Order: sequence, then C-alpha cells, then structure tokens
Amino acid sequence: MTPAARIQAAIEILDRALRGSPAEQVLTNWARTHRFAGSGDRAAIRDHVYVALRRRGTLAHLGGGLSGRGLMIGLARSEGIELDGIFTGERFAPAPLTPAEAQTVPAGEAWLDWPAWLRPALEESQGAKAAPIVVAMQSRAPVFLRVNLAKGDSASAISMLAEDGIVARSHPLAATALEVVEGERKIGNSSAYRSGVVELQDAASQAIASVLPIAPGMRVLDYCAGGGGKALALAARAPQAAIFAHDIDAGRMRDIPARAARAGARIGLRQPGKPGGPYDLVVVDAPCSGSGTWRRTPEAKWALTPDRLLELTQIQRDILATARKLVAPGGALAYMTCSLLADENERQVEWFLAQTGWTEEARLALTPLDGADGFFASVLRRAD
Ligand SMILES: C[S@@+](CC[C@H](N)C(=O)[O-])C[C@H]1O[C@@H](n2cnc3c(N)ncnc32)[C@H](O)[C@@H]1O
Repeated sequence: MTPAARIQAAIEILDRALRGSPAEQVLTNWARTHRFAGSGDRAAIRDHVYVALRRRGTLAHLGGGLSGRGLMIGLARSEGIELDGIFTGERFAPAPLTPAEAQTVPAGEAWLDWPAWLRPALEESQGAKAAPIVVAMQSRAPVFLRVNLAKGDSASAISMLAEDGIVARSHPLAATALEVVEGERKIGNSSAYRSGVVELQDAASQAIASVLPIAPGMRVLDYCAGGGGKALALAARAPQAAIFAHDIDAGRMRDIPARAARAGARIGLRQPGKPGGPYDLVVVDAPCSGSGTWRRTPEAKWALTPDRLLELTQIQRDILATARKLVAPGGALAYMTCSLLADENERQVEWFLAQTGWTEEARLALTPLDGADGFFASVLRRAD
C-alpha cells in the first residue's frame, strides 16, 4: 500500500471508531476484509489510528475538525508531511483538500489532548507537573518487560532477547524492568518470553510491586487480580509466600494458570466473592479511571465522564471496606491505582485512615514523567 492509501484506510477506521466502535475491533475487521494489506501496512495503519486517538484534540484542531479526515490532515501537518502528496484524489488516496481544509491553522496546545472537564482535577492533583504530564502523554508509551528473577537476571534476559532480534535495556524505575527499544513485535514468539524468563509488565507496576511488604511464609491475596500481573510479580519476589488471586469476574483471571506455569510460580485461585482469609498482605489494585495509562488506551481518555469517575471512587471505597476485613491483625493492605487523580488516590487513603485508625507505612506516586505509566500505591498497616 502507498502511504496515501494507508492514510485513507486510517481515515475510514477512525470514522467508525469516532462513531463508538472500539478501535481494536474496527482494525481487526478492516484487516479481515482487506487481505491484500501486509503486516507492515497493518502496523502503519494501527500507528496512525492510535496516534490520532491519543492526540485527538490537537490533531482535530490542526486538521479542521473531529473526523477521520480531520485527524489525518492534522497528523500530516504536525509531522510536516506535504499534504498535496497524500491528499491527491488518486486511486486509494484521500480526496484533495477543500479550500477550507487547505487554510493553515496555528498549532494547538497540548491541553487539547486532555479532556477539558478533567483539567482542573489534573492541575489540582499534580500541580506544576500537570502540563508536562499532558505533553508526555501525547506520545506512545514505551514497551517494558519484567525479568522473572526466579528464572534469570537482567543481563541474561537481555542477551536471550537479543538472539531473537529484540533490543532491550535496563530501566531505572525497577531492578527487574527492561525497556524494549527495538523488535517489540517479536516478543510473543521469543524464547525469553515463551520460557517465562520475561513477562510483559509496565515498569511503574514493577516499581510498585517491589515496595510491597512481602516475605517468605506470608499469606498474600491479590484481591482485584485481573490477569494476575501483581500476583505474578509478587510470586517472583517471594516464591516461598502463599499467593492467592481473586477477582469479581472469574473470566478476567482465566490466563493466570498459564502465565503462572510459564513463570514457574504457584498462584491459588479464589472464586469471586469467596476470597478466604485472613491474609498478612491484601493487595487492592482497584478499578480506576486508568488515567495514568491513557497513552496506551487513548479511547478510555475520551470515554470517561464525571459520573463514571464518581462511580469509580465509590467502587474503590466499597472494595477497600470489604478488603480490610481480610487483613490479619498486624497485617497490611496495599491500595493502588493506575490513576493520576487525587480523588482516586490520596483522598481515598485519607478517607480510609479516618475510617479505620490504621497507619500509612509507605507511599509511591509515579507519573509518565518518570518514564512509564502513572501509578499510585499506599501501604496501610492494621494496628491491632
Ligand atoms: C486494575 S484491574 C486489575 C489489574 C491486575 N491487578 C493486573 O495487574 O493485571 C482491576 C480489577 O478489579 C476487578 N474488580 C472490579 N470490582 C471488583 C470488586 N468489587 N471486587 C474484586 N474485584 C473487582 C476488575 O474485574 C478488574 O479485573
């Protein structure tokens, strides 16, 4: 496909995504019905679509409107690509620019790529970091791996990955973190991944897992386990701990047994609503806005509403109230979210401490300015 044909494909896919279909699903359907497109074409089109969703505000401003076409005109302008060479009207290429579209537009500021209603909340939560965070979130997130210390160390994982054409380097956020700088599409088939030496996990999640108070012999529950990312990271840190996974939705945990087997870890599965207990450590990786991860999930950024945010904060409190009852005397609860908003983070901890008289033992708050996803964690210790 020519560069112009790829842009035209992205325009069509974006139009459908903007009407409400999940972008990933539209991309898959498009690939099914356009078999002539090779893997390079599909990857380039996917990149166009995700850049456009991530920078929806500034690109719509630059391209003259919020539509697939407006976003792609904006993208071409922001990257200094000659529009006349793409918007030619030739076969498979987008139609030529209208006189209105051809007018030059001053660059928009990065806040256009952050939901306007949420700007005060980010500014209040992050202070002087808010604007740089918004700029950082215009770009794609790096890809990170976690070295499974039960199976190898960083140096051996880096050379194993290199044998499969993947270039990775250590990242300062966590001793186990590797940033993939080349060959990320080869990870799934690489021997380091298939043999459990590395696992996909953001460096911020790894940094958070590394500060949790876990030791051999402890009983640990990952209460909102989802796909088991935290449980697996904890199992690698403390293979002698008894680690259990629970989620309200059993389906979300279905990959845990295979992931644990690949990692050589043992994770017990609890049925929804039957978490067992008590535990020395209960991890609550709560459902949240996901605002710290919006570089990866740009559609979620535009889908969040004030009502949903309020609902999420209530769900977080309900979960905290249930999970605290599973903590043994003297044990700890680790509350965490991948949110950048104080309403979901600091204010939830304040509320919890006021309710319980527990003490906060440790806190870690990371933003994309630290290099990975935004993440917040607080370790809360039961007094008696
Ligand atoms: C942020 S995700 C967890 C991600 C996971 N810890 C990981 O590292 O891969 C939040 C999870 O909480 C679960 N959840 C939502 N409400 C819950 C509840 N009331 N009790 C337990 N889990 C809940 C969701 O199904 C979802 O899987």
